This record gives sequence, C-alpha cells and structure tokens, in this order.
Amino acid sequence: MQGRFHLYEGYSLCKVTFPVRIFKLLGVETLIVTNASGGLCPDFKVGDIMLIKDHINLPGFAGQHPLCGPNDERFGIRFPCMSDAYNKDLRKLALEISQELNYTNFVREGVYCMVSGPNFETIAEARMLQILGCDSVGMSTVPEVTVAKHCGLRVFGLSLITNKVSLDYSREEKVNHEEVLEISKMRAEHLQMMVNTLIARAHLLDEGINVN
Ligand SMILES: O=P(O)(O)O[C@@H]1C[C@H](O)[C@@H](CO)O1
Ligand code: HPA
Repeated sequence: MQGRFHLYEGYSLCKVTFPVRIFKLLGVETLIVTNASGGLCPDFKVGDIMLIKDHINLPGFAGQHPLCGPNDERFGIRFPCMSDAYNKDLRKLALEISQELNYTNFVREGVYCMVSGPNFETIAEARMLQILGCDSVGMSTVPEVTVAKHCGLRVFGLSLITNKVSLDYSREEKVNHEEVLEISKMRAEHLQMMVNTLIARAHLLDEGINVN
C-alpha cells in the first residue's frame, strides 16, 4: 500500500482495516507494517528504527476496535489471541539483518501504543503512556495488525522514531508534523533496505532453511 487510512481522518476502523482483509483473500500470508511514531523510551533517539515487539490498543480499550460487531467466521475466531501478534522469527531475522547491515546503533525493539490522534500528546498523557510501558506512540497500525492476526496473517512491524515525545513541562521543543516527514525522508533508504532484505530472506524461514 502507498499510505493508509487513519481513524483521525474520519474512517471507521472497519474501513481502515478493509485492505488487510483484501490481502487475505488475495492469498497474502505475511503483513509488513511501517509507521512513524514519537519516542517515549528515554534510550530512543530521533531516527531510531523500532522493531515492534508488542502493542497497546488504547482506542480498543475505549470500544474503538476493528473486530467489534458480528464476527465473520470466514476470517477468524470471535476471541483471537494477541499475545504473539508480532512474529518472533521475523523479529529475530530483522535483528540479524540489522547487524549485517551495520544498523545496530539505530535499531531497537519496543512496544508501540496507538492513540487516535490527530493531536500530539499532552505532557500528562505522555507520562501516563510511559508508565503503562509504551516505548513509542503513534496514530495507526494497531487496527491493521489486529485484523491481520485475527485472519491468520504473520505480522512484522517497524516504527520509525521521528520525534521525542515531550515528557517535561520545561521542554521548549514542540512536536510537529513537518519534523515527522523530514525524519521519515532521512531514514527512507535504510528502511527500504531492511524491508527488502527481510522479504528476500523471509521465505527461507518457511522452508526451514538456516538464514545465517
Ligand atoms: O500513518 P503513521 O502512523 O505512520 O503516521 C504518523 C501518525 C500521523 O499520521 C502522523 C503524525 O505526524 O504520523
Ligand atoms: N505522537 C503520536 N503520533 C505520532 C507522533 C507522536 O509524537 N510522532 C509521529 N506520529
């Protein structure tokens, strides 16, 4: 996909995740998601690439969940397990690839939290998210991943840390969308290289071939 639909644009989560169901019907087996997010983990720097280990579905807690409503059994079960939403083998492979590519000083792992947006977080909200265990925060991805896991797709996710989230009232810098775009452009080639290499190697996992 080039771009995506967002909840904050006014699309229902059913529409936001519709492409994932189309992928499933087309025979796709693995979903690779990328996004931009704000760093909450104090160790993260702007420009870091975070391999998504897990997520927090904050809109889901408030009833904004793509699987609410009648369950379509043709796609998956009513109560899907989410404890392994992000495929372990693909994450391991991505870590190996980041070493080979010499990317280790800007590749991390962490927990992504989705908020609805469209505003960036208040300081109090950011502090709450950090206490909850979120390493980064963004406005997308979780609905698509949830629907993908529901219908049995294997998921791998990358989140580019485009800004530091303000956690301190004395911090002068303000988050803005231009910065998000600028950092995304700066890291585009690295991200492409990681994703391309992962795609080239991922099928070897299925065939049980040692990828090293
Ligand atoms: O679409 P993603 O989640 O990658 O982009 C983030 C969330 C907003 O769309 C935008 C805010 O700058 O970046
Ligand atoms: N907060 C929420 N969404 C984002 C951010 C952020 O700081 N940066 C990019 N997307």
